[in-house]
Amino acid sequence: MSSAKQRAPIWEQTRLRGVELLRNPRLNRGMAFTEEERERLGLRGLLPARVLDMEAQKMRIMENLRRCATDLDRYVQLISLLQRNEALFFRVLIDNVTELMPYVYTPTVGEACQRFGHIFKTPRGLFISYADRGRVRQLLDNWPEADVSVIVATDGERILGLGDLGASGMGIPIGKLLLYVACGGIMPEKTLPVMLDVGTENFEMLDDPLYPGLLQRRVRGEEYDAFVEEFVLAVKDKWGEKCLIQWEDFANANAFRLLQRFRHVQCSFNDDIQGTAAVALAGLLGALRMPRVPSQLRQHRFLFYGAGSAGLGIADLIVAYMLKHGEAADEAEARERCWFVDSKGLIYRGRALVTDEKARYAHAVPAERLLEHGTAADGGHGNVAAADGARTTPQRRIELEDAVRMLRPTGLIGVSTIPKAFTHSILSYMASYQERPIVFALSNPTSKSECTAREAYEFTDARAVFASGSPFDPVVIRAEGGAEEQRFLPGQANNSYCFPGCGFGVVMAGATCFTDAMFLDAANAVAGMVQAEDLESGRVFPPLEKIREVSARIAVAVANEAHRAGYATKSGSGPKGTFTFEDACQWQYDPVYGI
Ligand SMILES: NC(=O)C1=CN([C@@H]2O[C@H](COP(=O)(O)OP(=O)(O)OC[C@H]3O[C@@H](n4cnc5c(N)ncnc54)[C@H](OP(=O)(O)O)[C@@H]3O)[C@@H](O)[C@H]2O)C=CC1
Ligand SMILES: CC(=O)C(=O)O
Ligand SMILES: [Mg+2]
Repeated sequence: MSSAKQRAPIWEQTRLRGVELLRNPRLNRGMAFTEEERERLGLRGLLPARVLDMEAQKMRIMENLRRCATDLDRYVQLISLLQRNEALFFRVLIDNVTELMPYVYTPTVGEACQRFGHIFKTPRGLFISYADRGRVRQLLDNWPEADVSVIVATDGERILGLGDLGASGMGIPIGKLLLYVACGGIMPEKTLPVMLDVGTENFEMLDDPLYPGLLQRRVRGEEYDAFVEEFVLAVKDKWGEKCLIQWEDFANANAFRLLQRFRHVQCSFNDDIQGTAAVALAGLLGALRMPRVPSQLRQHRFLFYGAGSAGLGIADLIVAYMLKHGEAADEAEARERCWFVDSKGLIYRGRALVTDEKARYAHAVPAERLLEHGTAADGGHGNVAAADGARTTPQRRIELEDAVRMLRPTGLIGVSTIPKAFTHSILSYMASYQERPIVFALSNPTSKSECTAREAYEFTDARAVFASGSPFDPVVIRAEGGAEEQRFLPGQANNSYCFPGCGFGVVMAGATCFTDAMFLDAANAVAGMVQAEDLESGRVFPPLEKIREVSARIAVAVANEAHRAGYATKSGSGPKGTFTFEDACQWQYDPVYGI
């Protein structure tokens, strides 16, 4: 996070003058144009006489935002600021990140996506629809920026926990890339949001006269894969293999396959699988430093509620960490620490309807325990494989609460999209055998959270180590029999802590591949920034105010891993070309701006 990257003064950047300049969001400075600039750029008379510096304009923006009646109104105001004065937008966002992130990101961005066709006039980014197949490369040429470094692409099928929103899901790539700039320090013009519009199964959207996407049901199968491949190859051809593609909010059935298929074709990663894993592991590493929490992962048993992209990604990184740090003899032993409940109940060895991805975490459960806890999923008349795989017994369905009672996990990780699933009964039971139960309710947006921060603390007698995907306000609570009230600052376990720094790191190194090892390093970098005072306040993450420093540290770690593994095409200023903190030169709002 050394000296800030900056652009040349406006008059060197453009030949635009007068009204045209004021209408260009990248160059417009509104009332901050100085007397000299107004003279030189033909702006006299087009602006009120007073010159207002950025601080004054920032104050005006914040005043207006705070006066808005709803969060969606705040979102709309912020996006319209972005569309008229980019430098001021990012300055406002960077300087007020804790207050404003919930509007440009989760939870409000979820609502913005649901209302996308109704609120957007000229959305940022490229809409590449299935109707454009065969000419995707030409569409990329329509994008006005010559040099793109980071693309966030979605097909809108699993937008947060809100399901299939089709082309309206474009709010997510837009929001993620705003964080790449504000939190990571990537230059705005190097970012590109992409909607791969292949239709939607959301009939409400299809019936909405303002729905902006293709009016058809989703393309699937080989046609779908060929379309995504055409996109990847077009990106490679136009911007090279180092142009990072972040896959975002794809349905589980596509997410793992696309990641594997393209990760060695183009520098790319899946944020929901890998970015989420890094942030959750960072939070767990923070939790291990809390008083009265067993300090090694191998002393824990994690029960995941939800076995999709996020859950399996987190478990895989826990396993990778344990193996790297000698906490398990082999993968099987490490995987035993992670158990899963999906929409069909607990995943155990021999259970039906378990995909290959999930099967890696299907552990043996003695048949008598299944009989004790489960209900016959088929009314008791089934004839499927037994838990020990040897005999045939009726298939048992084990619900979350029974799984908790059976396994007595030390940590419960919610990635299910099912609100209120972490009930009083479940959490108070965990607090009965575990001094400090770890409770991560990671589903987004807030309406989908498995429990609120207050519930987590209240139901565990203020002993939970809590984090959530969407932000919660501080909670003030008195433990039973406690003399004083305690104030907890719940941490936000959201991949937004990681992806901006991760992306910045691969761009800094010019990496040609994004490896799993880089996510381990990213997790360590975040965990390394957690201070004793954060832990004392109940937060297992550094405060959001430090996000740019967190991102810079992640970036250095990721770039150095790229260097070590031979994927870096650039060198840093450290010994043997390694990267240092000074190399992490982040973009700032334009320092030329203002007086
Ligand atoms: N905090 C963060 O940074 C992140 C949070 N998330 C959030 O996590 C949630 C899940 O995301 P993701 O993993 O990508 O989604 P997926 O669709 O890949 O997975 C969802 C999982 O939840 C399970 N599930 C659905 N309904 C139930 C139910 N009634 N009972 C038990 N399990 C159920 C599904 O079961 P089945 O497999 O049987 O269908 C599936 O395993 C979303 O809300 C998302 O916003 C995601 C990424 C990052
Ligand atoms: C945060 C995020 O990526 C999600 O909820 O999908
Ligand atoms: Mg996501």
